[in-house]
Amino acid sequence: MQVQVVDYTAEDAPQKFVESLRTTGFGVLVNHPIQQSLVESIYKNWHEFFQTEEKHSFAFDPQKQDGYFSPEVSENAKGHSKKDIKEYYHIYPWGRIPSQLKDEILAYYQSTSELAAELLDWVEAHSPANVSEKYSEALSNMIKDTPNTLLRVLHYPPLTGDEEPGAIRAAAHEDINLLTILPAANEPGLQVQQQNGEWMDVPADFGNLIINIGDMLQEASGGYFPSTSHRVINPSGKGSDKSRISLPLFLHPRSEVILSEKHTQASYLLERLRELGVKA
Ligand SMILES: O=C(O)CCC(=O)C(=O)O
Ligand SMILES: [Fe+2]
Repeated sequence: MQVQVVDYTAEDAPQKFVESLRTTGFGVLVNHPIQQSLVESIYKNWHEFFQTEEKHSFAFDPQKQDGYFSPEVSENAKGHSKKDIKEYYHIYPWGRIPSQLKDEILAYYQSTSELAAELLDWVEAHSPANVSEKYSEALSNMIKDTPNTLLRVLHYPPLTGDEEPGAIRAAAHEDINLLTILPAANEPGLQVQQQNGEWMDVPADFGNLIINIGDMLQEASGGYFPSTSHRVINPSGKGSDKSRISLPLFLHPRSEVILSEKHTQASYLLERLRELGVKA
């Protein structure tokens, strides 16, 4: 099955959306409540920020994981030796945020987190009984008052031709969290891996909202909801001269939330960050 583009206002939206998530790991919403003008303004303002030297004064804190990650420190996808061609900034409401950008990005964080809770209710309502009985609490409750949800502002710089051979903007990976909410970026490149191993473009018309499953929902659902591999490929032709900005919100439960018999949110995250090489 292909990733479905679902009208958020349609009566059967929850069912269609969850079916797409279950079969492909991804679902796409149109007519959703996230303001496109807000997204566009964030893309513009953060693109400008990434052009300044100011970013270096927000260098990431290895313990707290907030702040600016330069291309030199940015993660290797699990199992990959080449660094992705990207820099990014980690926003937490309790973390450091450049003051001129703070109100806008926190408004986005807040409104998207609210939509996320509704989407988790959709997932729960359309989980079969033998799956939902595994959830230690309601999925939307797992993220209530969580300090762990992470908003990442990503900048993939224009290509220079000096990139390490084989390096791409974001190597194939799975997300660690419950669900990821991602407005379509200003440039193409996002692909998802299908069950047959082939890569397919995610429908990313400007204005679409892309949602994908992360490892924590896969863990909590006993594998019913698949965390599928995705990547961002390099542009060719004219697109090579352009920056690409994207804005994934990674929904994380509170630290003590039980995901499975083996893991809480905290134990699971620690295991994955060590694998990524961004935590000792
Ligand atoms: O930039 C994108 O479109 C996707 C980024 C992504 O998959 C990630 O940061 O986990
Ligand atoms: Fe991702």
